[in-house]
Amino acid sequence: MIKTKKIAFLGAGSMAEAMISGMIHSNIVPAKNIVVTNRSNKERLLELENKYGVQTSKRVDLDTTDIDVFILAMKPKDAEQALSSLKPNITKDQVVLSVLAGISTAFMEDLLHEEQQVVRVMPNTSSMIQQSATAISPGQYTAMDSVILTKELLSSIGQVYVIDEKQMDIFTGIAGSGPAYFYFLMEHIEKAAKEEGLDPEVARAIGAQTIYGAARMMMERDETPTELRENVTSPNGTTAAGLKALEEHGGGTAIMRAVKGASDRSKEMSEQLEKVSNEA
Ligand SMILES: NC(=O)C1=CN([C@@H]2O[C@H](COP(=O)(O)OP(=O)(O)OC[C@H]3O[C@@H](n4cnc5c(N)ncnc54)[C@H](OP(=O)(O)O)[C@@H]3O)[C@@H](O)[C@H]2O)C=CC1
Ligand SMILES: O=C(O)[C@@H]1CCC=N1
Repeated sequence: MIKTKKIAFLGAGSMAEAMISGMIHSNIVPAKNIVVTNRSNKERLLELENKYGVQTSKRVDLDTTDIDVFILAMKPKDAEQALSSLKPNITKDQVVLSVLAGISTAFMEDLLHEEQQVVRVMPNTSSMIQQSATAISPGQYTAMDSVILTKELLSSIGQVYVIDEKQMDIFTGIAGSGPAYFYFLMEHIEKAAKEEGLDPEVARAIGAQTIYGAARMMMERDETPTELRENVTSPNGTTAAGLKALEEHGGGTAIMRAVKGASDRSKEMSEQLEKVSNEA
């Protein structure tokens, strides 16, 4: 079903590119069925065209009539203008997905047609290699067929979870922003390795394999993270020393605060946008 659908990206930045890459490499969505748009950056469109074989156009030149799924991928501050200018060019039956942090389905519905089909989506940049953890929350008028279509489309970039929209903030804190925490962790592993004279490339390979191995253990084994951690930790051994240093430097609290901080910011962004649109 998905092979025949036409997909339009409104936004050609890093998140759009990660999704396009995943979709195309999955062979689920043919490149010729994807059109990518932005407002003005022609070089960027050319770059995506050359790299992925997709079609591109300036947003104002997009022919919206035969598009099945729109994917909004601009910054949240540009959402209101993007939705308002999309409304006259679409019908309520076309499906509008948004990957924008903090933009609720209600906000989209307000700016589009009555009973517009919308889906709020939170992917992450691991879409690039089809390893995203992606959440979707359909709007109140979105037909089951469209939810199924959305799931099928986004399964091309990784795992898809249908969640209650109330959980979108915490999902964003864990999975949308999450890759950055692991990159930050890696930056510090590399720093420590360098101080001990280890080649940064070797450190990167070792660090990445270790994170990957631990992730797979959590996916494939039944033990809890606590049990898995305890299995690594010998009494008075090296891991105990490492974990003690982590705790002494607030490692656990820092991780919780990071997830909570991103989640709170997602909520705050929604509230700010709601306030602005209520005042308008
Ligand atoms: N980066 C990430 O890891 C994740 C990002 N997101 C969400 O993805 C969205 C995009 O993020 P990111 O890719 O990093 O942002 P970028 O700034 O890299 O890209 C934004 C793009 O939107 C285009 N744009 C702006 N307004 C419009 C419009 N009205 N119509 C068409 N295109 C438009 C810009 O080009 P031009 O100025 O030429 O129009 C640009 O190509 C954000 O809302 C973010 O919350 C969600 C999950 C993860
Ligand atoms: O930083 C952001 O706001 C976006 C949303 C999730 C990841 N990046």
